Amino acid sequence: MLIHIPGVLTPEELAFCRKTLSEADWSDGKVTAGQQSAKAKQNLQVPLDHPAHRALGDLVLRALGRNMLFNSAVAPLRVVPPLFNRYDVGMRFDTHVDNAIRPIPNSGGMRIRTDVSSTLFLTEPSEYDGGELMMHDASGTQEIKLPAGDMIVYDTTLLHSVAPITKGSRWASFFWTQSMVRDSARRQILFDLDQNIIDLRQRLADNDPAVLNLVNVYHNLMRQWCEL
Ligand SMILES: O=C(O)CCC(=O)C(=O)O
Ligand SMILES: [Fe+2]
Repeated sequence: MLIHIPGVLTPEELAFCRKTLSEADWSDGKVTAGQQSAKAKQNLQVPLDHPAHRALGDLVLRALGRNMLFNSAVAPLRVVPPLFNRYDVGMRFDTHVDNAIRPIPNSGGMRIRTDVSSTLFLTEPSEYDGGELMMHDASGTQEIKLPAGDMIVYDTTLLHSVAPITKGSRWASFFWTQSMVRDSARRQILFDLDQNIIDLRQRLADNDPAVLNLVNVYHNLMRQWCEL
């Protein structure tokens, strides 16, 4: 699963994020990395106790809540509070694994299983050179660089990296989600079915028997596959 979700943030939200981040403190990104990824990671992050972390994190969570494509593709159960990172010239994140289990800060010990990773781009591709998010699998490497306000979601099972920045600065929000549907193939089937039902509802009608039956199939599959 590798899905591009355009326009997650409105232009006003994006401008607010950028202004707040331009005034924020930044610290070494290694603080939230696992043992292997700490060695590969060279970037900056807004510290977890900085007011901007909470305010912007809530803004991103609200944007996710209203995003039909995110909800259809990811079937989220829990999202860790979004983090904010920045790569200046020379910074990078070499190929690494994201930890399978992550604590939710200030939650009294709650943890999530990381099924889906997301990067929400906050700077335009024209503002930096390098900085592609690279997905590595047996078929090769895929490079991703999206407009500001757009997001990529991908299975956390994938090895990935961020190419070194050679000009400018790349800002993003990134976070992990535990899905109600652990299995990536099942998530993809539900997503495909949901997207086609949305298409059919527009071409037929909500109470067309074929539409009703497919909506029923969708919910019956959810009953079979969702863990809450
Ligand atoms: O900056 C990104 O797009 C990805 C960050 C990342 O892979 C991580 O923090 O584990
Ligand atoms: Fe990562």
